[in-house]
Amino acid sequence: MTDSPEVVVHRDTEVMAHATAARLLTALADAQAARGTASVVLTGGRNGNALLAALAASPAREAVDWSALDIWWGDERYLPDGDPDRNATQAQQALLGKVGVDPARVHAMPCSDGAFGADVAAAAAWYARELAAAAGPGAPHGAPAFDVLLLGVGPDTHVASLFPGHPGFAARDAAAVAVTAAPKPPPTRISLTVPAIRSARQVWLLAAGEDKADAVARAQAAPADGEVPAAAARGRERTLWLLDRTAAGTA
Ligand SMILES: O=C(O)[C@H](O)[C@@H](O)[C@H](O)[C@H](O)COP(=O)(O)O
Repeated sequence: MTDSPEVVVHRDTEVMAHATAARLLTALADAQAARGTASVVLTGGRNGNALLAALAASPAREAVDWSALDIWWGDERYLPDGDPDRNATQAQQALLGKVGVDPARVHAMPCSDGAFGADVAAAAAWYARELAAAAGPGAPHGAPAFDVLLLGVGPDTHVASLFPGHPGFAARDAAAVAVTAAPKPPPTRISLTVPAIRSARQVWLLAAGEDKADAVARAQAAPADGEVPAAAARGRERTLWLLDRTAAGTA
């Protein structure tokens, strides 16, 4: 576990999206060169989607063997399959439908009209089992050592669907948890837990805009085990904050 998160500040959100895309392509290509395969955890939200669009537009996108990449999500809005507000739908449109992914390696979180219906707890438990199967026996908390785990950051310091003071943030027993009555709509969600996030080799936190400056400052000042979700998001090898000037408070 790294103790000192690193911070990179970009001039604006467009530069941030393209620079992060270049950084991610390199990290995944390096992982594939070392291990033959790679894994990434995607995030929803404005910055997550801007990154996916920048990946799709990058002339270097084929540096990654998309068929040898496992794709997971940090959280999902528990909505019907294909709903435009699902993070998986947005990722499909922005990137996954444009590159040669292996559908068997695209690990979308369940939808509300799928096998589990309204039972979001059962849906989250299924995702936790998928993660544990990928992690293999003996992995702490049943979570894989993801190569790169991406997180947006909310103005309240939430990451994935882990909100401050909300029960999901305290969940430690499994890699995924059901979230109900979330303060950000829609209220029903599935999220990776803090231990699952911390099982990643690298955690990259993306934040842009003036409305994030306070959250970024609070998260960077809080202890890693505090009641501030973004501060608890640490990678085993690297924790990287990717900001624009306004979120960094340097504009
Ligand atoms: O469901 C969601 O929207 C995300 O999973 C959430 O965690 C998001 O990443 C942050 O709220 C930041 O979102 P923005 O980048 O849009 O501010």
